[in-house]
Amino acid sequence: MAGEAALEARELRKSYGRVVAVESLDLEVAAGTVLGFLGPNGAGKTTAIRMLTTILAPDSGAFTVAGIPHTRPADIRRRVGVLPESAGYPGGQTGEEWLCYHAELFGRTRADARSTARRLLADVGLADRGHALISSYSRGMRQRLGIARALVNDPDVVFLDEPTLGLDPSGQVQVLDQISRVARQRGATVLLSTHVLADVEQICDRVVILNRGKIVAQGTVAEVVRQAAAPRHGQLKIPPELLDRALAALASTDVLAKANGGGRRGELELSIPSDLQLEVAVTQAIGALLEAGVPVLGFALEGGRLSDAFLAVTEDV
Ligand SMILES: Nc1ncnc2c1ncn2[C@@H]1O[C@H](COP(=O)(O)OP(=O)(O)OP(=O)(O)O)[C@@H](O)[C@H]1O
Repeated sequence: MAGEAALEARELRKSYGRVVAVESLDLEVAAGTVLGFLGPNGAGKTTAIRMLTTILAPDSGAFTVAGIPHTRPADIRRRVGVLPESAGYPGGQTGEEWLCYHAELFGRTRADARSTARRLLADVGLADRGHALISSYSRGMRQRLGIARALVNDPDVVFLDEPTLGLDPSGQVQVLDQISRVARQRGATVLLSTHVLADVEQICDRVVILNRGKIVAQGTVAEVVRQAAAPRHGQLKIPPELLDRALAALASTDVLAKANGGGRRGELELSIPSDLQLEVAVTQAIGALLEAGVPVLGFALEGGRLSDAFLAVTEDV
């Protein structure tokens, strides 16, 4: 099914009284994608997820999940898995009992539910804790159990709202690993809402950034970074004794250069004007130096991270 849209939304809108939480959401997510769903607090991510999982009815607009129109919410619910923002877990049940219960809710027989629960517990690294009470689980184990629960119905689309929130670094790695595996092994589409941009850079194929209920950037991580936060500063290292020659050569380009620390270490700082393409700027600067017989001993661009792009497209005007 790869290539087909697993999620499609057109002009989706939801207000709470006077607060417009989601203004006009248009989405098209190909099957098998791990989509990072980003935005500052209050951007509308949870509201959008609640609509797409049929918990909240949109005020207007339309969407499909796994090809099913939003007018058939019961059918959509059978095809999605959800890890909500603040999932509650019954401490008095074991992990296996809880997963069995949910599998049975989806119509599995007792025996089938039990084997599904055991398989999922193994998938999320909890095989040896299935018979322990959930109250004895760490936060990371609960999140992994929550992901297992989101998979009991073998969903086409999995919605994860802040799955790594409050986890220590090793818990984060395990959960991210699990999410990647869900997509790669099951071919499921994953919508991952998170504030942890490093997580997104690590596992997402594409990102959508929401701000005040509207999409302000979308594409692959590289595309979003290029559009919103192409690097504009860089550092060059040259032999210190060739400093004057280097500055004269760079003065003939559109790139602005100045020596750091009086130039004693041969370090130059470059600024690239915003109307100059990055590739053109780099080619001009390095070309001019080489032509002037100045060897380039080091070169690095600053910025160009998803966090820069995020800040650029979500900062308040
Ligand atoms: N039940 C509600 N009643 C009234 N306003 C709400 C309700 N739920 C959300 N809102 C408002 O709608 C807007 C979007 O909230 P939402 O929770 O969807 O954002 P979010 O991007 O998920 O935020 P966060 O990252 O903080 O979880 C915010 O202004 C929020 O205050």
